[in-house]
Amino acid sequence: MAVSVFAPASIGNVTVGFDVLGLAVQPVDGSLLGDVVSVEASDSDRLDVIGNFANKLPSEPSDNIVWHCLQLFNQALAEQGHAIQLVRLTLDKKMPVGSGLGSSACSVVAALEALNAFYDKPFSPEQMLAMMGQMEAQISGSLHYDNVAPCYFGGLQLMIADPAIITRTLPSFDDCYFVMAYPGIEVSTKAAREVLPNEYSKADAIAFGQTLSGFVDACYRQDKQQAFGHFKDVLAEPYRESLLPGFVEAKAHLQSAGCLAVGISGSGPTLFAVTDDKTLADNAATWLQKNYLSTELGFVHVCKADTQGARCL
Ligand SMILES: Nc1ncnc2c1ncn2[C@@H]1O[C@H](COP(=O)(O)OP(=O)(O)O)[C@@H](O)[C@H]1O
Ligand SMILES: N[C@@H](CCOP(=O)(O)O)C(=O)O
Repeated sequence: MAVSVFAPASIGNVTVGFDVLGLAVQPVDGSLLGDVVSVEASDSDRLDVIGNFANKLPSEPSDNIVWHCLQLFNQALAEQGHAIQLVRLTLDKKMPVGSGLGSSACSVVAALEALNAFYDKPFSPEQMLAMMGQMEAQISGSLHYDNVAPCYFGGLQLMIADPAIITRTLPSFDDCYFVMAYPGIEVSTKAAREVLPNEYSKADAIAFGQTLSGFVDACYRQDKQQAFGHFKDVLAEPYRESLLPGFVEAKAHLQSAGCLAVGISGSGPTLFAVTDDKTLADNAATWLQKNYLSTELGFVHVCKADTQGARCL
């Protein structure tokens, strides 16, 4: 019998936590913003790719990260002495690539979780997350869990330096709307990491620590004023803005319209705006649709935090 797993889009960094903070999101209209991977028994290992963004992926299935997930999973099974079955994987690629929505994380998480479900869960969530991180690192050139962790566990995730824990769930702002606008152009995560400096000033280090700790404290006290009143990224946004046509203007407009916060989702080009007012969220979505999208592939979704993470369909 086939097992299908959906893995949701996520906002990497959430502005104040470069590489250490991530939030899973789901559209309020109930549409599935994320990838789906199905696994079924077969007489040979194979990968089929379908979906709106299938043609944006490498044409060779063996270059698809989902294929690498299968190799890694089989290797882990073998190390634990499990019998390996031949499988047909189907990736429904609903997510644009190089979008800042954690597209590769969606494929990685959906693939590994579908395989784990197919085999009746031989691996613990901690073992699964470590494999997911390894796959994400392979594709983006560096180990960061801020997409795979929220995509897998759901909600707002804070990465912890302890490798035995990796991530902790923070209380999220569940009455907030996150308006996600993907303009329809590609920005590779690898390239957007290469524009960042290798070293930062003492002032930036202090500002980063203070902003992130203030945000975490505000999450526990559910204090939106504090969380979003000092919502500033000194590590990535200043260096990445120039990669995102219209971002600076859109941010200024949305802030003056009353949004609590505006930032780059992951490494962009998706922009996210935060508000707890549904009318303002809808107005922001309409404005972004008209003013931030630059190709017919672009889209805007009004989302809320997705607290479920990866799930069997
Ligand atoms: N299943 C997959 N999903 C997304 N990207 C994939 C997949 N398989 C291979 N890739 C490649 O991995 C790279 C992902 O780029 P990246 O900028 O990290 O995307 P994103 O930021 O959207 O996760 C692209 O070069 C893409 O062709
Ligand atoms: N912390 C990473 C997040 C990348 O997210 P993506 O959705 O753009 O892959 C970074 O900022 O580089």
